[in-house]
Amino acid sequence: MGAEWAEHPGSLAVSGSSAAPAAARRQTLPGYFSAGRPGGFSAVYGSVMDLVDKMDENEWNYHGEGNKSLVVSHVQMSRVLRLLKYSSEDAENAPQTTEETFRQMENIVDFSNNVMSPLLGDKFVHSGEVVKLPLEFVRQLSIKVQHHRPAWRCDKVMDIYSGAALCLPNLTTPSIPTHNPPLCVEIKPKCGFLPSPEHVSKDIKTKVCRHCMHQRYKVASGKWKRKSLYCPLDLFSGNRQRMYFAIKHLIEEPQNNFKIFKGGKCIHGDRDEMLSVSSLLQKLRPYFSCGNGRNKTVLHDFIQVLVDSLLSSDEEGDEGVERRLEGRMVCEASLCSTEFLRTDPQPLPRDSVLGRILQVQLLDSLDIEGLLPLYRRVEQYLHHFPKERSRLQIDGPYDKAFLEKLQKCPAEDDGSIEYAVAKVQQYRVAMTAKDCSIMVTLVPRRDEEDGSERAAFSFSASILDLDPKPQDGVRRQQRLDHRVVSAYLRDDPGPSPPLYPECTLLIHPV
Ligand SMILES: O=P(O)(O)O[C@@H]1[C@@H](OP(=O)(O)O)[C@H](OP(=O)(O)O)[C@H](O)[C@H](OP(=O)(O)O)[C@H]1OP(=O)(O)O
Ligand SMILES: Nc1ncnc2c1ncn2[C@@H]1O[C@H](COP(=O)(O)OP(=O)(O)OP(=O)(O)O)[C@@H](O)[C@H]1O
Repeated sequence: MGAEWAEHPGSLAVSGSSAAPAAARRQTLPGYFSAGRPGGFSAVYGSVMDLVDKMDENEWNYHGEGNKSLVVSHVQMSRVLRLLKYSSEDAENAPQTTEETFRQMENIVDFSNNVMSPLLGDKFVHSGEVVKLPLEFVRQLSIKVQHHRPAWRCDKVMDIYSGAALCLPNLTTPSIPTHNPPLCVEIKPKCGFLPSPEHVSKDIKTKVCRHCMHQRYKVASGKWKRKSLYCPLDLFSGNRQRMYFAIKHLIEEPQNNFKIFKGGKCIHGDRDEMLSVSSLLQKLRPYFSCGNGRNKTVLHDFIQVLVDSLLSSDEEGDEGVERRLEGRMVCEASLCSTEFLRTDPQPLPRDSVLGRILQVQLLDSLDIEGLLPLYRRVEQYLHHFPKERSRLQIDGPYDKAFLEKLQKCPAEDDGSIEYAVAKVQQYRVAMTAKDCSIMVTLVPRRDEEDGSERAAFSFSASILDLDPKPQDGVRRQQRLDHRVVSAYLRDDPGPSPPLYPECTLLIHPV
Protein backbone atom coordinates (compact mmCIF):
# COMPACT_ATOMS: atom_id res chain seq x y z
CA MET A 1 0.00 0.00 0.00
CA GLY A 2 2.83 2.33 0.87
CA ALA A 3 3.80 3.42 -2.58
CA GLU A 4 0.36 4.78 -3.25
CA TRP A 5 -0.05 6.43 0.13
CA ALA A 6 0.25 10.14 -0.47
CA GLU A 7 0.51 13.01 1.94
CA HIS A 8 -2.65 14.93 2.52
CA PRO A 9 -3.46 17.70 4.89
CA GLY A 10 -4.66 16.34 8.20
CA SER A 11 -3.92 16.61 11.85
CA LEU A 12 -2.13 13.36 12.48
CA ALA A 13 1.52 12.49 12.63
CA VAL A 14 2.86 9.06 11.85
CA SER A 15 5.99 7.04 12.23
CA GLY A 16 6.95 3.98 10.28
CA SER A 17 9.23 1.23 11.35
CA SER A 18 12.85 1.49 10.45
CA ALA A 19 16.16 0.91 12.15
CA ALA A 20 16.31 4.54 13.30
CA PRO A 21 15.74 5.24 17.00
CA ALA A 22 12.09 5.57 17.92
CA ALA A 23 12.15 9.25 18.79
CA ALA A 24 13.89 10.10 15.52
CA ARG A 25 11.38 8.04 13.54
CA ARG A 26 8.31 9.56 15.10
CA GLN A 27 7.76 12.55 12.98
CA THR A 28 5.58 15.24 14.36
CA LEU A 29 4.01 16.73 11.33
CA PRO A 30 1.31 19.05 12.55
CA GLY A 31 -1.16 19.39 9.78
CA TYR A 32 -0.05 16.27 7.90
CA PHE A 33 -0.79 12.60 7.94
CA SER A 34 1.59 10.58 5.89
CA ALA A 35 2.31 6.91 5.79
CA GLY A 36 4.10 4.32 3.77
CA ARG A 37 4.49 0.59 3.74
CA PRO A 38 5.47 -1.58 0.81
CA GLY A 39 2.97 -4.03 -0.65
CA GLY A 40 0.01 -3.59 -2.97
CA PHE A 41 -2.54 -3.31 -0.23
CA SER A 42 -4.18 -0.03 -1.10
CA ALA A 43 -5.61 -1.56 -4.26
CA VAL A 44 -7.84 -3.57 -1.96
CA TYR A 45 -8.25 -1.40 1.09
CA GLY A 46 -8.17 2.05 -0.45
CA SER A 47 -5.77 4.87 0.18
CA VAL A 48 -5.65 6.17 3.72
CA MET A 49 -4.95 9.57 2.63
CA ASP A 50 -8.35 10.78 1.93
CA LEU A 51 -8.43 11.28 5.67
CA VAL A 52 -10.02 14.53 6.50
CA ASP A 53 -8.35 17.80 7.31
CA LYS A 54 -9.29 17.53 10.91
CA MET A 55 -9.92 14.40 12.89
CA ASP A 56 -13.62 14.27 13.63
CA GLU A 57 -14.96 11.71 16.11
CA ASN A 58 -18.22 11.57 14.16
CA GLU A 59 -16.38 9.86 11.34
CA TRP A 60 -15.16 7.00 13.50
CA ASN A 61 -17.25 4.18 14.95
CA TYR A 62 -16.61 1.63 17.64
CA HIS A 63 -15.37 -1.53 15.91
CA GLY A 64 -14.24 -3.92 18.62
CA GLU A 65 -11.77 -4.52 21.40
CA GLY A 66 -9.64 -7.09 23.13
CA ASN A 67 -7.92 -7.17 26.47
CA LYS A 68 -5.31 -4.59 25.57
CA SER A 69 -6.67 -2.37 22.84
CA LEU A 70 -9.81 -0.74 21.49
CA VAL A 71 -10.41 -0.39 17.77
CA VAL A 72 -12.45 2.22 15.90
CA SER A 73 -13.17 2.20 12.17
CA HIS A 74 -13.60 5.07 9.76
CA VAL A 75 -17.09 5.47 8.33
CA GLN A 76 -15.88 5.78 4.73
CA MET A 77 -12.29 4.75 4.40
CA SER A 78 -11.12 1.27 5.00
CA ARG A 79 -9.01 2.18 8.03
CA VAL A 80 -9.03 1.42 11.72
CA LEU A 81 -7.32 3.07 14.65
CA ARG A 82 -6.13 0.80 17.44
CA LEU A 83 -5.75 2.55 20.81
CA LEU A 84 -4.27 1.07 23.96
CA LYS A 85 -6.32 0.46 27.09
CA TYR A 86 -5.36 0.47 30.77
CA SER A 87 -7.05 -0.85 33.85
CA SER A 88 -9.05 1.99 35.42
CA GLU A 89 -6.84 1.99 38.51
CA ASP A 90 -3.68 2.35 36.45
CA ALA A 91 -5.24 5.11 34.41
CA GLU A 92 -5.81 7.16 37.54
CA ASN A 93 -2.15 6.75 38.42
CA ALA A 94 -1.00 7.70 34.90
CA PRO A 95 0.89 4.46 34.26
CA GLN A 96 3.07 5.67 31.43
CA THR A 97 4.33 8.94 30.12
CA THR A 98 3.34 9.95 26.62
CA GLU A 99 6.84 9.14 25.47
CA GLU A 100 6.58 5.63 26.97
CA THR A 101 3.26 4.99 25.29
CA PHE A 102 4.67 5.98 21.91
CA ARG A 103 7.68 3.75 22.52
CA GLN A 104 5.33 0.88 23.35
CA MET A 105 3.40 1.46 20.10
CA GLU A 106 6.59 1.66 18.09
CA ASN A 107 7.80 -1.54 19.70
CA ILE A 108 4.56 -3.20 18.59
CA VAL A 109 5.11 -2.09 14.98
CA ASP A 110 8.80 -3.10 15.04
CA PHE A 111 8.00 -6.48 16.52
CA SER A 112 5.34 -7.09 13.91
CA ASN A 113 7.54 -5.88 11.00
CA ASN A 114 10.91 -7.30 11.97
CA VAL A 115 10.06 -10.44 13.91
CA MET A 116 6.55 -11.74 13.28
CA SER A 117 6.28 -10.79 9.61
CA PRO A 118 9.47 -12.65 8.54
CA LEU A 119 8.37 -15.66 10.59
CA LEU A 120 4.74 -15.74 9.49
CA GLY A 121 5.11 -14.38 5.96
CA ASP A 122 4.64 -10.76 4.94
CA LYS A 123 1.62 -11.63 2.81
CA PHE A 124 -0.30 -12.25 6.03
CA VAL A 125 0.95 -9.37 8.17
CA HIS A 126 -0.01 -5.67 8.08
CA SER A 127 1.87 -3.93 10.83
CA GLY A 128 0.36 -0.45 10.50
CA GLU A 129 1.76 2.92 11.44
CA VAL A 130 1.96 4.78 14.72
CA VAL A 131 -0.03 7.98 14.51
CA LYS A 132 -0.32 10.93 16.83
CA LEU A 133 -3.90 11.98 17.33
CA PRO A 134 -5.15 15.30 18.64
CA LEU A 135 -6.01 14.79 22.33
CA GLU A 136 -9.38 16.51 22.03
CA PHE A 137 -10.35 14.08 19.27
CA VAL A 138 -9.33 11.11 21.45
CA ARG A 139 -11.34 12.40 24.41
CA GLN A 140 -14.45 12.92 22.32
CA LEU A 141 -13.95 9.51 20.73
CA SER A 142 -13.71 7.79 24.11
CA ILE A 143 -17.02 9.37 25.17
CA LYS A 144 -18.64 8.39 21.88
CA VAL A 145 -17.58 4.73 21.95
CA GLN A 146 -18.24 4.13 25.65
CA HIS A 147 -21.84 2.96 25.35
CA HIS A 148 -20.97 0.56 22.50
CA ARG A 149 -18.42 -1.27 24.59
CA PRO A 150 -19.33 -4.67 26.06
CA ALA A 151 -19.74 -4.37 29.82
CA TRP A 152 -17.25 -7.16 30.51
CA ARG A 153 -14.47 -5.16 28.84
CA CYS A 154 -15.14 -1.97 30.77
CA ASP A 155 -12.74 -2.82 33.59
CA LYS A 156 -10.24 -1.09 31.32
CA VAL A 157 -10.36 2.42 29.91
CA MET A 158 -9.07 3.78 26.65
CA ASP A 159 -5.82 5.75 26.75
CA ILE A 160 -6.88 9.37 26.33
CA TYR A 161 -3.64 10.95 27.49
CA SER A 162 -0.97 10.12 24.94
CA GLY A 163 -2.72 10.56 21.58
CA ALA A 164 -0.86 7.47 20.36
CA ALA A 165 -2.65 5.01 18.08
CA LEU A 166 -1.91 2.46 15.42
CA CYS A 167 -3.47 3.09 12.03
CA LEU A 168 -4.17 -0.15 10.14
CA PRO A 169 -6.13 -1.24 7.09
CA ASN A 170 -9.65 -2.24 8.06
CA LEU A 171 -9.47 -5.92 7.18
CA THR A 172 -13.24 -6.29 7.41
CA THR A 173 -13.96 -3.84 4.57
CA PRO A 174 -11.81 -4.48 1.52
CA SER A 175 -12.88 -1.90 -1.01
CA ILE A 176 -13.61 -4.23 -3.87
CA PRO A 177 -16.95 -3.71 -5.62
CA THR A 178 -19.22 -6.69 -5.01
CA HIS A 179 -22.90 -7.45 -5.36
CA ASN A 180 -23.03 -8.61 -1.72
CA PRO A 181 -20.97 -6.99 1.06
CA PRO A 182 -17.78 -8.95 1.82
CA LEU A 183 -17.88 -11.51 4.61
CA CYS A 184 -14.97 -11.61 7.05
CA VAL A 185 -14.36 -14.31 9.58
CA GLU A 186 -12.06 -13.77 12.52
CA ILE A 187 -10.65 -16.81 14.28
CA LYS A 188 -8.45 -16.75 17.36
CA PRO A 189 -7.21 -20.33 17.03
CA LYS A 190 -5.01 -20.57 20.21
CA CYS A 191 -2.38 -23.29 20.68
CA GLY A 192 -2.52 -26.08 18.10
CA PHE A 193 -0.31 -28.81 19.56
CA LEU A 194 0.39 -30.76 22.76
CA PRO A 195 3.67 -30.27 24.63
CA SER A 196 6.35 -32.90 24.42
CA PRO A 197 6.15 -35.40 27.34
CA GLU A 198 9.79 -34.89 28.35
CA HIS A 199 9.16 -31.39 29.67
CA VAL A 200 5.90 -31.67 31.57
CA SER A 201 5.20 -32.91 35.08
CA LYS A 202 1.52 -33.76 34.58
CA ASP A 203 0.65 -36.50 32.14
CA ILE A 204 -2.69 -34.85 31.35
CA LYS A 205 -0.86 -32.06 29.50
CA THR A 206 0.25 -34.58 26.88
CA LYS A 207 -3.31 -35.79 26.35
CA VAL A 208 -5.64 -32.82 26.62
CA CYS A 209 -4.80 -29.55 24.91
CA ARG A 210 -4.41 -26.30 26.78
CA HIS A 211 -7.51 -24.69 25.28
CA CYS A 212 -9.77 -27.60 26.23
CA MET A 213 -8.37 -27.72 29.76
CA HIS A 214 -8.73 -23.96 30.07
CA GLN A 215 -12.43 -24.21 29.22
CA ARG A 216 -13.23 -25.78 32.58
CA TYR A 217 -11.32 -23.10 34.41
CA LYS A 218 -12.98 -20.32 32.41
CA VAL A 219 -16.49 -21.62 33.10
CA ALA A 220 -15.69 -22.24 36.77
CA SER A 221 -14.31 -18.72 37.17
CA GLY A 222 -17.36 -17.20 35.45
CA LYS A 223 -15.57 -15.88 32.35
CA TRP A 224 -17.96 -17.82 30.12
CA LYS A 225 -21.35 -19.32 30.89
CA ARG A 226 -20.92 -22.40 28.75
CA LYS A 227 -18.05 -24.55 27.66
CA SER A 228 -17.02 -24.35 24.04
CA LEU A 229 -16.48 -27.68 22.31
CA TYR A 230 -13.99 -26.13 19.90
CA CYS A 231 -10.61 -27.86 19.92
CA PRO A 232 -7.65 -26.07 18.27
CA LEU A 233 -5.93 -29.38 17.52
CA ASP A 234 -8.78 -30.27 15.20
CA LEU A 235 -8.52 -26.90 13.44
CA PHE A 236 -4.74 -27.22 12.98
CA SER A 237 -4.94 -30.89 11.99
CA GLY A 238 -5.11 -30.28 8.23
CA ASN A 239 -7.79 -32.97 8.14
CA ARG A 240 -10.83 -31.41 6.49
CA GLN A 241 -13.33 -33.37 8.56
CA ARG A 242 -11.71 -32.42 11.86
CA MET A 243 -11.46 -28.81 10.70
CA TYR A 244 -15.13 -28.86 9.74
CA PHE A 245 -15.99 -30.08 13.20
CA ALA A 246 -13.82 -27.42 14.88
CA ILE A 247 -15.39 -24.57 12.89
CA LYS A 248 -18.89 -25.85 13.56
CA HIS A 249 -18.17 -25.66 17.30
CA LEU A 250 -16.76 -22.16 16.91
CA ILE A 251 -19.98 -21.06 15.24
CA GLU A 252 -22.09 -22.64 17.97
CA GLU A 253 -20.13 -21.18 20.92
CA PRO A 254 -17.84 -18.45 19.64
CA GLN A 255 -16.63 -17.02 22.99
CA ASN A 256 -13.73 -14.75 21.99
CA ASN A 257 -12.41 -17.17 19.36
CA PHE A 258 -14.76 -16.45 16.49
CA LYS A 259 -16.48 -13.47 14.87
CA ILE A 260 -18.23 -12.92 11.56
CA PHE A 261 -18.35 -9.49 9.95
CA LYS A 262 -20.69 -8.62 7.11
CA GLY A 263 -19.89 -5.39 5.30
CA GLY A 264 -17.56 -4.43 8.15
CA LYS A 265 -20.14 -4.96 10.91
CA CYS A 266 -19.83 -7.76 13.44
CA ILE A 267 -22.91 -9.98 13.06
CA HIS A 268 -21.85 -12.96 15.13
CA GLY A 269 -19.49 -13.71 17.96
CA ASP A 270 -19.48 -10.51 19.89
CA ARG A 271 -20.85 -11.48 23.30
CA ASP A 272 -23.41 -8.68 23.32
CA GLU A 273 -24.60 -9.36 19.80
CA MET A 274 -24.98 -13.10 19.53
CA LEU A 275 -27.28 -14.49 16.90
CA SER A 276 -28.77 -17.93 17.12
CA VAL A 277 -27.13 -20.23 14.60
CA SER A 278 -30.32 -20.33 12.54
CA SER A 279 -30.59 -16.53 12.33
CA LEU A 280 -26.93 -16.40 11.40
CA LEU A 281 -27.55 -18.85 8.60
CA GLN A 282 -30.40 -16.65 7.37
CA LYS A 283 -27.91 -13.82 7.03
CA LEU A 284 -25.43 -16.04 5.22
CA ARG A 285 -28.00 -17.55 2.87
CA PRO A 286 -27.73 -14.88 0.13
CA TYR A 287 -24.07 -15.87 -0.29
CA PHE A 288 -24.61 -19.58 -0.74
CA SER A 289 -26.61 -21.90 -2.89
CA CYS A 290 -27.86 -18.93 -4.89
CA GLY A 291 -29.80 -17.73 -1.88
CA ASN A 292 -32.27 -20.59 -1.68
CA GLY A 293 -30.32 -23.29 0.12
CA ARG A 294 -31.48 -25.06 3.24
CA ASN A 295 -29.75 -24.18 6.53
CA LYS A 296 -27.66 -27.35 6.44
CA THR A 297 -26.40 -26.62 2.96
CA VAL A 298 -25.58 -23.02 3.83
CA LEU A 299 -23.65 -24.13 6.92
CA HIS A 300 -21.85 -26.81 4.97
CA ASP A 301 -20.87 -24.46 2.12
CA PHE A 302 -19.80 -21.70 4.48
CA ILE A 303 -17.51 -24.02 6.44
CA GLN A 304 -16.08 -25.50 3.25
CA VAL A 305 -15.08 -22.07 1.97
CA LEU A 306 -13.44 -21.30 5.30
CA VAL A 307 -11.55 -24.60 5.32
CA ASP A 308 -10.37 -23.92 1.75
CA SER A 309 -9.07 -20.50 2.70
CA LEU A 310 -7.34 -21.75 5.86
CA LEU A 311 -5.59 -24.54 3.92
CA SER A 312 -4.75 -22.51 0.83
CA SER A 313 -1.02 -22.47 0.08
CA ASP A 314 1.03 -20.72 -2.62
CA GLU A 315 3.84 -23.22 -2.32
CA GLU A 316 3.89 -25.78 -5.08
CA GLY A 317 4.03 -29.33 -3.73
CA ASP A 318 3.68 -28.06 -0.15
CA GLU A 319 4.73 -31.09 1.86
CA GLY A 320 3.09 -29.99 5.06
CA VAL A 321 4.16 -29.16 8.60
CA GLU A 322 6.73 -31.64 9.82
CA ARG A 323 5.92 -35.14 10.94
CA ARG A 324 7.59 -34.81 14.35
CA LEU A 325 4.25 -33.60 15.58
CA GLU A 326 2.53 -36.92 15.09
CA GLY A 327 0.83 -37.92 18.31
CA ARG A 328 0.86 -34.32 19.52
CA MET A 329 -1.99 -33.21 17.30
CA VAL A 330 -4.84 -35.16 18.87
CA CYS A 331 -6.64 -34.01 22.01
CA GLU A 332 -8.50 -36.52 24.14
CA ALA A 333 -11.09 -33.92 25.11
CA SER A 334 -12.13 -33.29 21.52
CA LEU A 335 -15.46 -34.78 20.66
CA CYS A 336 -14.28 -35.47 17.15
CA SER A 337 -15.07 -38.96 16.10
CA THR A 338 -12.27 -41.46 16.61
CA GLU A 339 -12.95 -42.51 13.05
CA PHE A 340 -11.61 -39.18 11.80
CA LEU A 341 -8.69 -39.31 14.17
CA ARG A 342 -7.69 -42.72 12.88
CA THR A 343 -7.64 -41.68 9.25
CA ASP A 344 -4.22 -40.97 7.82
CA PRO A 345 -3.20 -37.50 8.92
CA GLN A 346 -3.43 -35.06 6.03
CA PRO A 347 -0.52 -32.74 6.58
CA LEU A 348 -1.29 -29.11 7.22
CA PRO A 349 0.26 -27.14 4.31
CA ARG A 350 3.35 -25.33 5.61
CA ASP A 351 2.61 -22.18 3.68
CA SER A 352 -1.07 -21.95 4.64
CA VAL A 353 -2.03 -19.37 7.22
CA LEU A 354 -2.57 -22.11 9.82
CA GLY A 355 0.69 -23.85 8.88
CA ARG A 356 2.63 -20.63 9.32
CA ILE A 357 1.07 -19.90 12.71
CA LEU A 358 1.64 -23.45 13.95
CA GLN A 359 5.34 -23.34 13.01
CA VAL A 360 5.81 -20.15 15.04
CA GLN A 361 3.86 -21.59 17.98
CA LEU A 362 6.26 -24.53 17.93
CA LEU A 363 9.09 -22.20 18.94
CA ASP A 364 7.75 -23.04 22.39
CA SER A 365 9.68 -26.30 22.40
CA LEU A 366 10.06 -26.71 26.17
CA ASP A 367 6.61 -25.86 27.52
CA ILE A 368 6.41 -23.33 30.35
CA GLU A 369 7.71 -25.99 32.76
CA GLY A 370 10.85 -26.68 30.74
CA LEU A 371 11.38 -22.98 30.16
CA LEU A 372 11.18 -21.92 33.79
CA PRO A 373 14.77 -22.82 34.82
CA LEU A 374 16.05 -20.81 31.85
CA TYR A 375 13.79 -17.89 32.71
CA ARG A 376 15.19 -17.99 36.27
CA ARG A 377 18.72 -17.99 34.88
CA VAL A 378 17.89 -14.82 32.95
CA GLU A 379 16.21 -13.15 35.92
CA GLN A 380 19.13 -13.89 38.25
CA TYR A 381 21.63 -12.63 35.72
CA LEU A 382 19.69 -9.40 35.23
CA HIS A 383 19.42 -9.00 38.97
CA HIS A 384 23.21 -9.03 39.23
CA PHE A 385 23.89 -7.16 35.97
CA PRO A 386 20.90 -4.88 35.35
CA LYS A 387 22.74 -2.95 32.62
CA GLU A 388 22.92 -6.12 30.53
CA ARG A 389 19.17 -5.86 29.94
CA SER A 390 19.72 -3.57 27.03
CA ARG A 391 22.62 -5.52 25.41
CA LEU A 392 20.55 -8.70 25.63
CA GLN A 393 17.60 -6.87 24.03
CA ILE A 394 15.22 -8.17 26.67
CA ASP A 395 12.58 -5.53 25.92
CA GLY A 396 13.70 -4.78 22.36
CA PRO A 397 14.61 -3.13 20.16
CA TYR A 398 12.82 -5.67 18.02
CA ASP A 399 15.11 -5.47 15.04
CA LYS A 400 16.87 -7.90 12.69
CA ALA A 401 19.51 -8.69 15.33
CA PHE A 402 16.76 -9.72 17.74
CA LEU A 403 15.32 -12.15 15.19
CA GLU A 404 18.75 -13.53 14.28
CA LYS A 405 19.64 -14.28 17.90
CA LEU A 406 16.36 -16.08 18.35
CA GLN A 407 16.80 -18.10 15.16
CA LYS A 408 20.43 -19.00 15.77
CA CYS A 409 19.86 -20.35 19.24
CA PRO A 410 21.91 -23.58 19.62
CA ALA A 411 19.98 -26.83 19.91
CA GLU A 412 21.64 -27.77 23.23
CA ASP A 413 21.97 -25.72 26.41
CA ASP A 414 25.59 -24.61 26.71
CA GLY A 415 24.89 -23.01 30.09
CA SER A 416 25.24 -19.49 28.69
CA ILE A 417 23.05 -16.52 29.40
CA GLU A 418 22.66 -16.04 25.64
CA TYR A 419 21.12 -19.49 25.28
CA ALA A 420 18.68 -18.84 28.12
CA VAL A 421 17.68 -15.45 26.71
CA ALA A 422 17.14 -16.89 23.23
CA LYS A 423 14.89 -19.66 24.57
CA VAL A 424 12.83 -17.17 26.59
CA GLN A 425 12.51 -14.95 23.51
CA GLN A 426 11.44 -17.94 21.41
CA TYR A 427 8.82 -18.70 24.03
CA ARG A 428 7.54 -15.12 23.99
CA VAL A 429 7.29 -15.15 20.19
CA ALA A 430 5.43 -18.46 20.37
CA MET A 431 3.05 -16.89 22.92
CA THR A 432 2.23 -14.14 20.45
CA ALA A 433 1.45 -16.77 17.81
CA LYS A 434 -0.74 -18.64 20.30
CA ASP A 435 -2.76 -15.50 20.97
CA CYS A 436 -3.07 -13.96 17.49
CA SER A 437 -6.17 -13.94 15.28
CA ILE A 438 -6.73 -14.81 11.65
CA MET A 439 -9.00 -12.61 9.55
CA VAL A 440 -10.31 -14.42 6.50
CA THR A 441 -11.88 -12.10 3.94
CA LEU A 442 -14.38 -13.67 1.58
CA VAL A 443 -15.32 -11.57 -1.40
CA PRO A 444 -18.30 -12.99 -3.27
CA ARG A 445 -18.17 -13.33 -7.04
CA ARG A 446 -20.38 -15.16 -9.46
CA ASP A 447 -18.90 -17.88 -11.64
CA GLU A 448 -20.67 -18.81 -14.82
CA GLU A 449 -20.15 -22.52 -15.33
CA ASP A 450 -21.94 -24.60 -17.89
CA GLY A 451 -24.55 -21.93 -18.13
CA SER A 452 -25.50 -22.32 -14.45
CA GLU A 453 -24.60 -19.68 -11.91
CA ARG A 454 -22.97 -20.74 -8.68
CA ALA A 455 -21.71 -18.76 -5.71
CA ALA A 456 -17.96 -18.48 -5.38
CA PHE A 457 -15.53 -16.42 -3.34
CA SER A 458 -12.12 -14.89 -3.65
CA PHE A 459 -10.46 -15.22 -0.29
CA SER A 460 -7.47 -13.82 1.51
CA ALA A 461 -6.14 -14.23 5.03
CA SER A 462 -4.37 -11.83 7.38
CA ILE A 463 -3.01 -12.28 10.88
CA LEU A 464 -3.78 -9.70 13.56
CA ASP A 465 -2.73 -8.91 17.08
CA LEU A 466 0.98 -9.64 16.82
CA ASP A 467 2.07 -7.65 19.85
CA PRO A 468 5.14 -8.70 21.83
CA LYS A 469 4.36 -10.42 25.12
CA PRO A 470 6.23 -8.90 28.07
CA GLN A 471 9.16 -10.71 29.68
CA ASP A 472 7.38 -10.96 33.03
CA GLY A 473 4.41 -12.58 31.24
CA VAL A 474 6.36 -15.83 31.67
CA ARG A 475 5.62 -15.74 35.41
CA ARG A 476 1.92 -15.18 34.74
CA GLN A 477 1.95 -18.11 32.33
CA GLN A 478 3.47 -20.35 34.95
CA ARG A 479 0.82 -19.47 37.53
CA LEU A 480 -1.97 -19.82 34.98
CA ASP A 481 -0.66 -23.16 33.76
CA HIS A 482 -0.75 -24.46 37.31
CA ARG A 483 -4.27 -23.17 37.91
CA VAL A 484 -5.63 -24.49 34.60
CA VAL A 485 -4.18 -27.97 35.04
CA SER A 486 -5.23 -28.21 38.70
CA ALA A 487 -8.78 -27.09 37.91
CA TYR A 488 -8.98 -29.65 35.13
CA LEU A 489 -7.71 -32.52 37.23
CA ARG A 490 -9.91 -31.56 40.17
CA ASP A 491 -13.04 -31.72 38.04
CA ASP A 492 -12.01 -34.62 35.87
CA PRO A 493 -14.89 -37.06 35.90
CA GLY A 494 -12.66 -39.74 34.37
CA PRO A 495 -12.96 -41.29 30.94
CA SER A 496 -16.44 -41.04 29.50
CA PRO A 497 -17.92 -42.80 26.53
CA PRO A 498 -17.81 -40.62 23.43
CA LEU A 499 -20.98 -38.62 22.94
CA TYR A 500 -20.72 -38.17 19.34
CA PRO A 501 -22.69 -36.11 17.10
CA GLU A 502 -21.23 -38.28 14.39
CA CYS A 503 -24.67 -38.29 12.89
CA THR A 504 -24.52 -34.52 12.62
CA LEU A 505 -21.36 -34.85 10.65
CA LEU A 506 -22.77 -37.52 8.46
CA ILE A 507 -25.46 -35.08 7.48
CA HIS A 508 -22.67 -32.87 6.15
CA PRO A 509 -20.30 -35.19 4.37
CA VAL A 510 -17.09 -33.41 3.43
O1 LIG B 1 -3.26 -16.59 28.75
P1 LIG B 1 -4.43 -16.96 27.90
O2 LIG B 1 -4.20 -18.19 27.11
O3 LIG B 1 -5.72 -17.01 28.67
O4 LIG B 1 -4.61 -15.80 26.81
C1 LIG B 1 -5.03 -14.46 27.12
C2 LIG B 1 -6.32 -14.22 26.36
O5 LIG B 1 -7.31 -15.01 26.95
P2 LIG B 1 -8.08 -16.20 26.19
O6 LIG B 1 -7.64 -17.44 26.89
O7 LIG B 1 -7.72 -16.17 24.75
O8 LIG B 1 -9.50 -15.90 26.44
C3 LIG B 1 -6.75 -12.76 26.49
O9 LIG B 1 -7.90 -12.59 25.68
P3 LIG B 1 -9.31 -12.07 26.28
O10 LIG B 1 -9.03 -10.84 27.07
O11 LIG B 1 -9.82 -13.18 27.13
O12 LIG B 1 -10.16 -11.83 25.07
C4 LIG B 1 -5.65 -11.84 25.95
O13 LIG B 1 -5.49 -12.08 24.58
C5 LIG B 1 -4.35 -12.07 26.68
O14 LIG B 1 -3.32 -11.35 26.02
P4 LIG B 1 -2.81 -9.93 26.53
O15 LIG B 1 -2.46 -10.14 27.97
O16 LIG B 1 -3.92 -8.99 26.32
O17 LIG B 1 -1.61 -9.66 25.69
C6 LIG B 1 -3.93 -13.53 26.63
O18 LIG B 1 -2.83 -13.69 27.51
P5 LIG B 1 -1.39 -14.18 27.08
O19 LIG B 1 -1.40 -14.52 25.63
O20 LIG B 1 -0.52 -13.02 27.39
O21 LIG B 1 -1.15 -15.35 27.91
N1 LIG C 1 -6.89 -4.25 11.15
C1 LIG C 1 -8.08 -4.57 11.61
N2 LIG C 1 -9.14 -4.59 10.80
C2 LIG C 1 -10.37 -4.91 11.25
N3 LIG C 1 -10.64 -5.23 12.52
C3 LIG C 1 -9.63 -5.23 13.39
C4 LIG C 1 -8.31 -4.90 13.00
N4 LIG C 1 -7.50 -5.01 14.10
C5 LIG C 1 -8.30 -5.37 15.11
N5 LIG C 1 -9.58 -5.51 14.71
C6 LIG C 1 -10.74 -5.92 15.52
O1 LIG C 1 -10.58 -5.40 16.83
C7 LIG C 1 -10.56 -6.47 17.79
C8 LIG C 1 -9.58 -6.15 18.91
O2 LIG C 1 -8.28 -6.02 18.36
P1 LIG C 1 -7.05 -6.83 18.93
O3 LIG C 1 -7.30 -8.30 18.85
O4 LIG C 1 -5.84 -6.33 18.25
O5 LIG C 1 -7.11 -6.38 20.44
P2 LIG C 1 -6.24 -6.83 21.66
O6 LIG C 1 -6.71 -6.08 22.83
O7 LIG C 1 -4.80 -6.72 21.30
O8 LIG C 1 -6.60 -8.38 21.81
P3 LIG C 1 -6.18 -9.40 22.96
O9 LIG C 1 -7.37 -9.56 23.83
O10 LIG C 1 -5.87 -10.66 22.20
O11 LIG C 1 -4.99 -8.83 23.67
C9 LIG C 1 -10.18 -7.70 16.98
O12 LIG C 1 -10.69 -8.86 17.61
C10 LIG C 1 -10.83 -7.42 15.63
O13 LIG C 1 -12.18 -7.81 15.63
